[in-house]
Parts: sequence; structure tokens; C-alpha cells
Amino acid sequence: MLRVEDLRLSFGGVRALDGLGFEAAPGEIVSLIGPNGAGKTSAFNCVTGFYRPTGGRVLVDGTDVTGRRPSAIAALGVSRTFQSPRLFRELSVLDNVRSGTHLWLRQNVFDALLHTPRFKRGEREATDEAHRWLDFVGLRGDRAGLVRQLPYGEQRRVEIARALARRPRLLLLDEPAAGLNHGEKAELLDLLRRIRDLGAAVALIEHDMGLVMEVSQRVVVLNFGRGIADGPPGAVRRDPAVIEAYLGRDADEAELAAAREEVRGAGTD
Ligand SMILES: Nc1ncnc2c1ncn2[C@@H]1O[C@H](COP(=O)(O)OP(=O)(O)OP(=O)(O)O)[C@@H](O)[C@H]1O
Repeated sequence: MLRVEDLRLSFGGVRALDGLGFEAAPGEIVSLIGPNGAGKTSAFNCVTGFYRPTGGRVLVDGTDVTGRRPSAIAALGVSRTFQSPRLFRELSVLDNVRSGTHLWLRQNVFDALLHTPRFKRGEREATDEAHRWLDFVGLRGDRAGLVRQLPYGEQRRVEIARALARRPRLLLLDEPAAGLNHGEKAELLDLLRRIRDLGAAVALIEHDMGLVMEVSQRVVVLNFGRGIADGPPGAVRRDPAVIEAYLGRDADEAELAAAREEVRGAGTD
């Protein structure tokens, strides 16, 4: 579904991406991990058209989308969330999710102006579907209220519901566990599995190693814009290059042991 080949991106002298390659197949969660500044979000931005790579290719279901605009890439079934939720703050919870349906809802300007039967049918369908996705992400409570009044963890769920309402074939989630408490993380783990079971390809950026190791079919480790490991979680967490990437070559044994623990993920062994 997604194939990234030899991706390169520079900002002035900074090489954010330096020959990155990875793939994500339908029904699979592929996690991108790596130290701060390793290039994970830059990779997402290149895949979704927010950045134009300076080299390499991005293929979505075999179509070369390198350098295309975000809207053109979204139209191919690519949907994403951001490190901090980017919602329409002055819209209701429901309307935020309904906005996701406009990608596939077939309405023209005359339908909207004249409120034709087709328009009304479409609006009903959009509302029903938005409710279904809010149920799916487990958002209880008032859906007519403004989204900005929700707690942070719930805003994240709304953003995921909106991304799902676009009916994506490829979903990119940028640090969905950031700022969540323990209980919310457990619910997110369950949600990620259910999203995978829908059959989409999921690419995940996440710093919570326990979550990553538990939910991913494959883990790609980035360091300085390059992939330094790519494989099933079990193999990646034993890879010495991965441990080193988190601390650097000069780390002493105690630090390395602590890093090994972190990469291994609490309670997953
Ligand atoms: N818009 C930009 N302008 C200049 N430099 C940028 C820009 N975006 C990213 N960079 C640089 O590119 C490198 C990779 O950043 P990126 O945000 O992709 O890393 P990351 O792995 O997602 O980090 P984090 O885990 O902290 O989110 C960093 O050195 C960063 O400072």
C-alpha cells in the first residue's frame, strides 16, 4: 500500500531524511521509532505531501505521488493525524468528524445551494457515519459541544475518528499516545488493533516502546534520517544498533542496560 524509496529531504544544511526506505501493507501496523530529530515526522510529511522531498519516491498502491499536493494524496485514500491534534476548534465534535466524510461524499454546489434530496440524503449519511466512527473510537459524551472543550485525550480520539471518516486505505498516526494516561493508552492499544483489523495499512510514529512492541507487525528504526533496522518487534528490540541509536556509542554499560529495558518495553517480554 505504501512504499517509500531512498527518501531524501534537506533543510539548508540539515539532512532530515537521508535515503529512508520502508513499506506498509494492508492490515499491518508499521511503527517508525527513533530518537528526537531522527526524521520520523519529516517522513510522514513527505508521504502526505506536506513536504516535497529532495530525492527518492513515495508510492501509494503503486502510484508515484512524490511531490504531489496533500489534497491529491488524500484523494488516493491517505489520511493522517498530527503530533498535536489539528481540529476545527470552533466546530462541534460531530462536525469535525463529519468534515472527514467530504472526501467521498458526492455533492456538487447546486445540491448544496438548493438542498436537493441528494444533498439531504448525503448529509444524513455523513452524520450517521460520523456517529459510527465516534462510537468506534469510544468517544462517549456530548457530540454537539465544541471540540475545544474536550480534554486533550478525547481531542486525539476525535482526530482519529475524523481520519477514519475519510475511509483511508493508508492511515498515518503521529504520536497518538503522547499526553495520554495509562488507562487511555490501554484503550488506544485496543483501538489500534481494531483499526488494523479494518484492513487499512497503518504507519505509526510513537515514543511509547511498550505500545510499539505490542501493537506493531513491523518496526522501522530511524537515526539521522536513515533506516537502521526494519523487522518484527522481537528482532528489532535485540538489535544492538537500535540500542546504540538511542544513546550513542559512548554510553556506558548502565545506560545501555537502561536503554535496552526501554526498547524492550515494560512488561512485554
Ligand atoms: N520545517 C523545518 N525546518 C527546518 N528544519 C526542520 C523542519 N522540520 C524538521 N526539521 C529538522 O529535520 C530533522 C528531523 O526532524 P523531525 O521532526 O522529522 O524528527 P522526528 O524524528 O519526528 O523528531 P521528534 O521525535 O522529536 O518528533 C530535525 O533536525 C529537525 O530540526
